[in-house]
Amino acid sequence: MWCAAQASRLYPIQRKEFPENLDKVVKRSDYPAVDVIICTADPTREPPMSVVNTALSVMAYDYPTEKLSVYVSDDGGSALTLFAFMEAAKFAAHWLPFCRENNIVQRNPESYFESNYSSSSEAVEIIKVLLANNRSKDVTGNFMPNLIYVSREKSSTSHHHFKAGALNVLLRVSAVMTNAPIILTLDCDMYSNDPQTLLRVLCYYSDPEIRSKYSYVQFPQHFHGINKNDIYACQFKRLFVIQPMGFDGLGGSNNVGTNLFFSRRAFFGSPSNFISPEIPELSPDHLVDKPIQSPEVLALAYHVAGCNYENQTPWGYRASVSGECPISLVDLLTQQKRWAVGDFDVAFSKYSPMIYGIRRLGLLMTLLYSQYAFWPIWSIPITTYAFLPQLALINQVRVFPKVSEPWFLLYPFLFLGAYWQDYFDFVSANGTFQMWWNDQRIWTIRGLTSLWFGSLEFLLKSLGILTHDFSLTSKVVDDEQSKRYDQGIFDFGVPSPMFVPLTMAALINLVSFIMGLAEVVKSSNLEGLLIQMFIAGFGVVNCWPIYEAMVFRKDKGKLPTKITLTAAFLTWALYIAASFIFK
Ligand SMILES: O=c1ccn([C@@H]2O[C@H](COP(=O)(O)OP(=O)(O)O[C@H]3O[C@H](CO)[C@@H](O)[C@H](O)[C@H]3O)[C@@H](O)[C@H]2O)c(=O)[nH]1
Ligand SMILES: [Mn+2]
Repeated sequence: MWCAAQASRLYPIQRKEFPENLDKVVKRSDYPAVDVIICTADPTREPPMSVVNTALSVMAYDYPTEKLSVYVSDDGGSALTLFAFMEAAKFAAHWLPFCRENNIVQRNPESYFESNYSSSSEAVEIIKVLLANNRSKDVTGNFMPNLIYVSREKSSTSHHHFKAGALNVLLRVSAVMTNAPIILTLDCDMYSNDPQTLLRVLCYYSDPEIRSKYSYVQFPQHFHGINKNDIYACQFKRLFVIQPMGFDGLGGSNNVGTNLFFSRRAFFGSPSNFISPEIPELSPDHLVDKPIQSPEVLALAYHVAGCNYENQTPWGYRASVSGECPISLVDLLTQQKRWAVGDFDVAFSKYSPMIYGIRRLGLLMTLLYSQYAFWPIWSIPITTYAFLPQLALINQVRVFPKVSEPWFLLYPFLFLGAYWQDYFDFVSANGTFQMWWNDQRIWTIRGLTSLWFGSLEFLLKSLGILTHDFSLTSKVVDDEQSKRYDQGIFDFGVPSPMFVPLTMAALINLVSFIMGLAEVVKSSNLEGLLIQMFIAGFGVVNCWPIYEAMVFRKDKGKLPTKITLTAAFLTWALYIAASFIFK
């Protein structure tokens, strides 16, 4: 895995756009149209207010409004979400000119909706045009972007493929309604933070050197509300900042699931090989010459959105690798468990980088993609290092060279080399020491928890024992929880089975360190067990928040007693088993 990652160091590229120069290459009237696709799935875990915010933030882009269309996919088919959007459409008429005139970048319209909210339970329409840019004007008389709400038809007989399915439906619906050559995909927890974003994207699309080579422009995921030292390592500096530059130099960025500007043409094969869609209206060259609310256009949109449409067509499942910002440990681990499953889905599919990728992308790019696809195998070395040297130490069995042996030097060299390099990368990407420390801790936690559970889930799913499930990352904030997060305190709270191996590792490291120390004092045999003592000690320092959560804390986020007891019992069993093996 380490070797594979080194491919990202060979040709890093850092890019910068100059939107102020755009006028020199493309006239404003020639700007391409843009279709924005936003997905939401559940109004209780993803408050409609925040989805509305996402939509409003992109509708206010500094871009000709007649070229902008926003499509919202609601997998929850929720009357509440639809209602929020109907209100948002009215609100936008006031809000968009307000932003334009006052140069506002972001505004939270929450209070506006609070006073207007009433719940309704009527059946939700599947496709609803809320704003049409040839018809709807804002309060200053300017036309507004298109705003289209789509709730997918679900069927018990065909699989709806979660977010990937939603994206596919919106891709087709947008094709028959507006067919913009550029498509932005956004998760409902993302907001536009810069009204100039589209102009920046145009810089890439107007650059003749890049235009034909790349199928998408990936903007990194940035999160607001991360606590001071980023205890859950949610910035994913390696994934979103450091490695993408390396990817770029080798031929293109990794798709991180959201904030992607696609060229629609890219969905139809390589520049030299055009794959025709099953109906001509889905073709990227198809010109939509009727207004979006016309009966013909709507009828076709309904047709391509239907849940049976995909049968007997090549529309399939697409998986992606990427990140978001949860504020409790269980949310974090669940999210990363889902990624682990998704990674193995790719690694062991016919699109595996090892088989499919290597023929098309070359060795270096294959290596880079592989370390993502095979991400869950990190669990093997991490778990080994969390238990094996410690169990051996307890039994006074030496597994590393003595200080006096020449091979001893290899270990401090590897440890310091790897950690120093990692630290250096991290601070070069504007990280602090504490952030880095938390990042490496989360790396080990992940290796003991999500990656195992994800691998297991993948296995059970492959054997047909389990069906796939997309557990949404919660976007609802619990006050107490967010207070703990702000204070940088780990939030356990729920008795998740994923906490068991983690707690076991914490216990084994502590026990072995204490027993090792006792042995050293008794027989002054530090020479042989030094490396093991160091690893256990390092483990103990890393596990500090777990001991606190186990013993000292009384708040709701402490480690549930049930988990502590289960882990203690299993640790004891492991201890007994190990003493048989090592004796
Ligand atoms: O059946 C579903 C399930 C999810 N979603 C949407 O998918 C998006 C991502 O879901 P979220 O719960 O926010 O997942 P995160 O873990 O926060 O997202 C990260 O991980 C995902 C892959 O697991 C990527 O797709 C995302 O882009 C990436 O930010 C959200 O907009 C959801 O509304 C659907 O539309 N339909
Ligand atoms: Mn998310």
